[in-house]
Amino acid sequence: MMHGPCGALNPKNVCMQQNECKCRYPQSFNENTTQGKDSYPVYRRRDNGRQAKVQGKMLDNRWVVPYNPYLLRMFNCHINVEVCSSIKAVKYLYKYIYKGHDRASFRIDQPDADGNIDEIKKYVDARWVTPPEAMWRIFGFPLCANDPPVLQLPLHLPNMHRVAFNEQAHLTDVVASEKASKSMLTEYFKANQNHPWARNILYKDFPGRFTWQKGKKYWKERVERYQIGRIVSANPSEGERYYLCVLLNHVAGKTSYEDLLTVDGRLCGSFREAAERLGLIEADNTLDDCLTEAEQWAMPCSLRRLFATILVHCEPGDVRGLWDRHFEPMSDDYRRSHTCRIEVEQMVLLDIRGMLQSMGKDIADFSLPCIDDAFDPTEGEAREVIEESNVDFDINDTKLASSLNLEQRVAYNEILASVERGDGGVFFVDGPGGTGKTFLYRALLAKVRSKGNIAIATATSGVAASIMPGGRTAQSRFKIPLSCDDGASCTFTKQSGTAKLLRMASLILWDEATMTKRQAVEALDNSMRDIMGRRDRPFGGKTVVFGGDFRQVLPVVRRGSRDQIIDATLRSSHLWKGMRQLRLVTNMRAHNDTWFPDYLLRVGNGTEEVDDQGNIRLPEDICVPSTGEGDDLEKLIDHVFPRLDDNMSDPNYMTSHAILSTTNDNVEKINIRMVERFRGEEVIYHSFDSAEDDPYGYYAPEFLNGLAPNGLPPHALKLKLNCPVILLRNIDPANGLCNGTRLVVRGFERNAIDAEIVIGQHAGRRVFLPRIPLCPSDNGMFPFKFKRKQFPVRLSFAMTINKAQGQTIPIVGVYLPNPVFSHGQLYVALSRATAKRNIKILIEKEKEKENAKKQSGKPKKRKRPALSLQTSMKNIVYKEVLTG
Ligand SMILES: Nc1ncnc2c1ncn2[C@@H]1O[C@H](COP(=O)(O)OP(=O)(O)OP(=O)(O)O)[C@@H](O)[C@H]1O
Repeated sequence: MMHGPCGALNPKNVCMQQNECKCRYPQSFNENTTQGKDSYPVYRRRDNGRQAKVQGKMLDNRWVVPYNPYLLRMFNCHINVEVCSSIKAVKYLYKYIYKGHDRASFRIDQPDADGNIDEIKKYVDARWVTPPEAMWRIFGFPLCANDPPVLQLPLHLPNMHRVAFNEQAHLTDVVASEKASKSMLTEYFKANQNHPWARNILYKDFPGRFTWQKGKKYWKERVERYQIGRIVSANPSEGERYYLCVLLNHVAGKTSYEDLLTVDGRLCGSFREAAERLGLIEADNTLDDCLTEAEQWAMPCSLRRLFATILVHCEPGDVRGLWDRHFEPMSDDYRRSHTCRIEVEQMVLLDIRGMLQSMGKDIADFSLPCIDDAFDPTEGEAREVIEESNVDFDINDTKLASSLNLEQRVAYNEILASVERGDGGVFFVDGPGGTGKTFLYRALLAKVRSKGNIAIATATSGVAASIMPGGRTAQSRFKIPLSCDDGASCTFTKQSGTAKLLRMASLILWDEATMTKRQAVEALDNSMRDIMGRRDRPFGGKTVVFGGDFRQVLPVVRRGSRDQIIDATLRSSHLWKGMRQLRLVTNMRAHNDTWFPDYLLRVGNGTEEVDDQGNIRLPEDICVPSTGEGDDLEKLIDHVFPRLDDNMSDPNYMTSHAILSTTNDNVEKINIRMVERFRGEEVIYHSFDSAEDDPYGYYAPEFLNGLAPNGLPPHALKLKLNCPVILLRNIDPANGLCNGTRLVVRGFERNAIDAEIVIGQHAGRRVFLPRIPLCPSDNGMFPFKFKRKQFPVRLSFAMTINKAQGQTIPIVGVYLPNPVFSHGQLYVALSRATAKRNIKILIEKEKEKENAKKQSGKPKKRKRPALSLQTSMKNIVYKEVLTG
């Protein structure tokens, strides 16, 4: 990073203007860095006699361009850096981003003697730099300043690599020479032949374990340092070369091109075919195949549901074709009882219409045969009403009323009295985790429904909704707009089925209302006043029961300040004052252990004593000792999943044990370790990723594959039979498939996953899941529209604390390598367990190595790290939301 040379050393340099360097080189020597007036800092440039030869001239420290070795190593290209410390510099930085196209100094090369300009060289020399964060994601770990630069790995079809030769050499000799036949890629294959241990290393990761011997052209086992490799990128328009790239990015251990082309013992005719057979690229007929595969196992009713799911979520191009090809298996059951084809077709269509309606879609929007009203048994009754009237109530739930505790009974009686009077009432059941709110709701729902009346059960999250009989997410049931501002209304019309259902309802329940933004509740209030024609009464005079616990996680306000989060809570709503508070205080979850519930409450209320660092102390007997090393986590896993081997096929075991952590990264780390421990053959489903608004393919597939946004499944989804997964989208909420539903994998097809719902009222139901296109919920996350086609599930041995809200997890582990970062997180994590003895927490000790480094400036010889018990942890509580 040396400027020039310019000035007297090279008066023709591009920076020269009126005999002066416009960049002011050479700069002057300085002993210290100082802040220049309205400029970047004047950096320290020591006059230490050090010089370097640049373009034949000796340059010293005055010519050094401010640089950052870390960035240079990472991008392997020229990058200027400046310290932005003055206001002007910061302003300039902002202006820079917005001012549009940047300018560059350039020189037009003279053509050579034959008039040629080397365009290829120019193209190769000028390449765009991907933003650092994206590069970081590609590499997955930071580079160090003294790491060697990224090694570009050639990508070529057989016998199509570049060969360098001397101008005087005879071409026939060149071609015949053994050396010319070798490239990094061919020798990678050979290294795999010679070193079986290396066969799990991908081509791109090879430089991490081998060094390329340029002269003799072979890969030699690496003895020191680490190097990053990057396969030269290929665009889908390049055909076979692109598919070769896809294969090399996903398949390790191949010993030749032929081996790479062999899938399941069969030699494929092209790299495309091999990639397709391995499920690495999307085939043209995946949706057809998905249905055909499911047809082997699924009942006709499940097939119809899968068909409806595909229509709603998978953007099929040829709906009518799909219908025609799969009508027979979808209608098997009806064909057995009815002989008239038209009648059978109508029955299937009506069934699918119902499913589509409950997923919020109209069958008329799809090119399917028309429905003849003569066959419609519902006589035009709204689907929502039929569905809700058909919700079965569990007879056992009617008995719950007799075992309510005192506080629950008071709440139960007051709410039922309001339902019976029919004159409305708005309640808030306020109870810390485990005080039996859900228990109370079940009793209420059973009571109202057993009398033939409609009770609508909703919750903010899908998981909490799936625990209640007939539960739906509030968002889908009330058609609340996704982004809801002050004064908003729900999106249903006065004449809609939803409006009719709400008018008919005797009781409306909304659990976890503390997790929703107040605007959503206000939108429901607005719409209810409207459809009931009673603007003066809250919720149009209906009995509405909200429930929740403000000690738990509050609504998510992206990048919101504390005040903004508080303002978004229900407590800040104008409706809050009119809500009758019903308090539950006795912890029924941990009723065998009285110390623990009291401790939990102190944590939740923020009244537990803190030390001088502001941390609270966790009970020693629930903390797992830590060494700061990787096997700490293994110990936590052993505590939480004892005798895993004997219980792998038991869904109860799978749902009653889980590890919680704060971030998706931590959760992913645990899930990967768990699936490795799990017995059975691993199946990997790769996603098909695209940047929707990128027609020129600027974003390389391997870059897109490396992205891991929140709420999206990973690119490589590793699963084993019987392992637990969690659904990431509301696929079919009315039938228990909502964001957060827990399932166990029961079978694999190439284009469908056979799974069983294991929690909530639909437990035991088998479902077929297709791959669906998914986009990150936060639109502003990337500067392009990212789309990932993948099965909408993630492993759920571990999950984030937020996802676990509302669930009882009998045996729970909490992994806290970093402190909690939002209100209520620690409280939610601790309060999932049924008793103190059923919870284990691992707070990781700071790594010994890093501490040593910090103290002495260089790493010390590694000693065996000592075990220690970490028991203090940050606890974030916004007290104003508990008392305000
Ligand atoms: N009156 C009761 N008699 C017996 N068991 C009860 C009673 N009330 C609640 N329980 C049990 O206590 C546990 C916790 O109850 P529940 O899940 O309803 O609490 P919650 O307040 O909804 O908790 P969270 O807010 O964490 O979701 C459950 O196992 C439930 O069956």
